[in-house]
Amino acid sequence: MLRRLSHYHRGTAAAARLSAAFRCVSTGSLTITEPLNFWAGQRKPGQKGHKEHVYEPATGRILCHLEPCGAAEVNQAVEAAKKAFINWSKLSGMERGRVMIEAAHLIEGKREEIAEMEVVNNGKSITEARLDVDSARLCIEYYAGLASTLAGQHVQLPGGSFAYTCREPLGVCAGIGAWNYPFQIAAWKSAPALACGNSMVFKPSPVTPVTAAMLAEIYAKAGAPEGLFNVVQGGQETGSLLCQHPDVAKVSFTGSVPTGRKVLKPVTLELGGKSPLLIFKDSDLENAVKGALMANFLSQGQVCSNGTRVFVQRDIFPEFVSEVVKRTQAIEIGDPLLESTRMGALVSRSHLHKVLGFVEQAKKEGATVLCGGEPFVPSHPKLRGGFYMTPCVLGDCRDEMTCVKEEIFGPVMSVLSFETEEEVLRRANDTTMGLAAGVFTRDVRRAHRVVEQLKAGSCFINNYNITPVEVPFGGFKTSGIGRENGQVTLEYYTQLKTVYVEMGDVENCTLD
Ligand SMILES: NC(=O)c1ccc[n+]([C@@H]2O[C@H](COP(=O)([O-])OP(=O)(O)OC[C@H]3O[C@@H](n4cnc5c(N)ncnc54)[C@H](O)[C@@H]3O)[C@@H](O)[C@H]2O)c1
Ligand SMILES: O=CCc1c[nH]cn1
Repeated sequence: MLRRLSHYHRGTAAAARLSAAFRCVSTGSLTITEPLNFWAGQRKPGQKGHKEHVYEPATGRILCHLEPCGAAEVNQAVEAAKKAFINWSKLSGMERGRVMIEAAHLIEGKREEIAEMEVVNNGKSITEARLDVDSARLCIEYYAGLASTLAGQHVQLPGGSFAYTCREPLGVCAGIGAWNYPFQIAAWKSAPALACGNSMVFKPSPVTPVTAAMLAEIYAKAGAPEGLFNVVQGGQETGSLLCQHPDVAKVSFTGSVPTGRKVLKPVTLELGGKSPLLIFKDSDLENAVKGALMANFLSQGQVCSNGTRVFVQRDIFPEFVSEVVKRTQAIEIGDPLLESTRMGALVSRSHLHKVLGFVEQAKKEGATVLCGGEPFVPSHPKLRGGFYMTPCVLGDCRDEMTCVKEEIFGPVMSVLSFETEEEVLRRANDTTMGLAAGVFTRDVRRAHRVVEQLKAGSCFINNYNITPVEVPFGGFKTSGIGRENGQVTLEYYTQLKTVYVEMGDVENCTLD
């Protein structure tokens, strides 16, 4: 059965039929021609005469063209969001929640279509892309439920007077996304913002512009007022115009530490990391190995919270490393739209070269490549131009090496051995970043003792890289400001108003 994809052209109907029974697209067959900007309820062109290539990472071919937004277009999107805010912010939480629940239902119905678009534009495997779409839907459902729970405090004062506080929306919020979870990031930012009564202008990464526009259409179809969720496409210039716009009240940014530093305003910053994973000798080895793979190779290693510094206690180091290397070598790399694929393509050619450059640098600094770290060319001719590499495990690493210090943002794990708990904690915390950390041990007291001392915003005990939307996610130190997900995020999209209510007469101390 082939479902209709209104805005997308398949290469040939036959090509699509060749793919899995429920598959709408096959790798290398899709061209997108619809505009990718969206405001005031419609897809819109960007600046006249400006076009940038957008690639399909699995094949290296051009998937579509992006028309970046300049000042005029950013203004129009912000104006649309300002209009939408007027009525949306006056709705009750229940009313807002209803629209959001409808959006979540629509996402459920389009799960496969959205996941396929994510694969075609990002290169990650279809298996992971489906989970990203589920996370987006769950996040919207979660905040739809919380919308009606927004409340303040009642403070009793002498003489029957009282004060109360209430949470008020901020206005037009800007969302800026990275390319590693394009649809999910758009949902993680818009869901709490809209639940609190704000409107949003979202700018995805120019590398992965496709699915944010789909989310905009979904919100519109769910009954959101025109202009509630808008998408402006472009890179640094567009992002900067949006963040600097005088009518934007708050920016929530996901991206790298250097870019995050340039964004000023009340912000939520979700930035990069170089997170440690500590494996003690009393760990369940099977789970620890699986955890290390989860911590390094999901989304081709392009996950901000990855535990790329894997510290293993010396007694189990050889056994652990040999098992990790064996399992890493068994990871199925290839066409991300195939069910059997576990590792797809990296997001772009330049990023692939950057990641391979880190492997070369590691070798120069004395690390040993235990497996992977090479460009990979799949056997199917259509995938030969794609951006693939073999997942890499680096041994003989030292704490001062570039591969251990810097975020690589690709499938490269560094393994390091340690002797004592005290030593590994010192080394784990010896970084300017602090997004996540993990510990594997069977000793529950050790687990909590270690986690208490780890300087990281999200800590995992006996698992890694799971992100339920009900719990907050975000970093310490340079890895960020604020949190995404969980109840606390409502505070980042509202401001607290205090109202003093006098129930008696005014006692005027300026008169006698
Ligand atoms: N902490 C998290 O939750 C999280 C999640 C995903 C990715 N990341 C991080 O994101 C990085 C990878 O993503 P990337 O390469 O897209 O990051 P990036 O910083 O290059 O770009 C992120 C976004 O910022 C925009 N941008 C660039 N300059 C700007 C400016 N001056 N003003 C406003 N916006 C601007 C980009 O166009 C893009 O949309 C990694 O460091 C990764 O760890 C963090
Ligand atoms: O890449 C970092 C973790 C994440 C997943 N979705 C959004 N952020």
